[in-house]
Amino acid sequence: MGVPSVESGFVYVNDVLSCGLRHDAAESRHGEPRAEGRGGYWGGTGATTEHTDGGRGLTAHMVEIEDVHRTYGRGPTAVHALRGVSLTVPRGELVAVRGRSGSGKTTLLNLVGGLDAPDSGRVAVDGTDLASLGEQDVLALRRDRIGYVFQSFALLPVLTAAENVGVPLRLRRTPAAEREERVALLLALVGLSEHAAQRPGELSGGQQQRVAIARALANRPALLLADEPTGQLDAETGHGVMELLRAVVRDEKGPDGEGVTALVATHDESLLDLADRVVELGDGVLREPGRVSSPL
Ligand SMILES: Nc1ncnc2c1ncn2[C@@H]1O[C@H](COP(=O)(O)OP(=O)(O)OP(=O)(O)O)[C@@H](O)[C@H]1O
Repeated sequence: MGVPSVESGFVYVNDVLSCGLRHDAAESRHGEPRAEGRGGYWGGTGATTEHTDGGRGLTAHMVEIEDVHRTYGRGPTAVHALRGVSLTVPRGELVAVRGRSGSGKTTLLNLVGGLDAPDSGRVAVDGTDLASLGEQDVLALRRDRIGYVFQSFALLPVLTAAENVGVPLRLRRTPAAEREERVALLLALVGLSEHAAQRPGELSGGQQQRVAIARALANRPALLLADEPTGQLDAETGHGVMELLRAVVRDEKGPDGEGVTALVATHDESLLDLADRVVELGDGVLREPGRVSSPL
C-alpha cells in the first residue's frame, strides 16, 4: 500500500473538522439517525437573536442555550443526557464545563457546534438560532466561526506540524503566501516555530495539542470548542495547554478586532482556576458550583 497523500489527508481532516467533536456523531451509538429529519436544525431561514450591542451589531453572548433537552434512544433504555440545560457564554470569556464521565459534556458541545440538535429548547451561536439555519449554513458556521480542539488531537500523521495547521486554510483555498504567513504566525503563537517541519509522531503530546490549537485558530474563529483538551496529557503539560487557551481567549483578535470565546469541557480540577467561569454538569442538569439549580 502506498503512502497516503497530502490530498487524501485533506479529505480525512475535512471529515474530522466538519464532523467536529465526536467522530461518530453522524450516527448515534445506538444507530439513531442524526438530527436531520427530526425536526431539528437545518430546515430554517437564518433568524438571529435580538440582544445586540447596538455598536457592531454583535450579540452580547457568543453562545445562548435555553432549556435544552437531549435524549438518546427511546423507552426503558433511553439516556437523558441533557434535561433542561440553560447557559449563556458572553463574548470573550473562557467558560469551563466540568462533570464526571458520561455527564453530557460532549453532548452539550455537539449541540453548540451544530453537530446535533436538541429534542427541545434553543441553541444560538454568534447571534444565530441554529434551528433556523439550513444545512449549508450550519456547515459554513462550523467552518468559518468555530474552531475545534479534540482530546485525541486529531492531527494528520503524514503531514508536518506546519501542514496540519494549514489544512483549514487549504480547505478555504487561501493563497499559498497568505497561508504560509498565517501558519508561521500561529506556530510562533503556540511556541512551536522550531518544530514546523516535524510530523505529529515526532512531537510530544503537549506539542501535538499545541499544533491542534494553532490549527483550530487558522480560520480566525470567534468560538473555540474544546472537549477534554488535556485528557491525554500529564498534569503539568495539561496546565500549559490550558494556559495557552487562556492566553488565546485573552489576546487573540480577528481581523475585525473581535476576540475569541471558548467553551471547554474538562474534568481536570486543576485547570478550573484559569476559566472565567465554571459550570458543572451532573445528571443532565447544569449547576454553577455553589449554586443549587440552573438556569445560569
Ligand atoms: N450517540 C449516542 N447514542 C446513545 N447514547 C449516547 C450517545 N452519545 C452519548 N450518549 C450517552 O449520553 C450520556 C452523556 O454522554 P457524553 O458523551 O455527552 O458525556 P461526557 O460527559 O462527554 O462523557 P466523557 O467525559 O466520558 O466523554 C452518556 O450516558 C452516554 O453514554
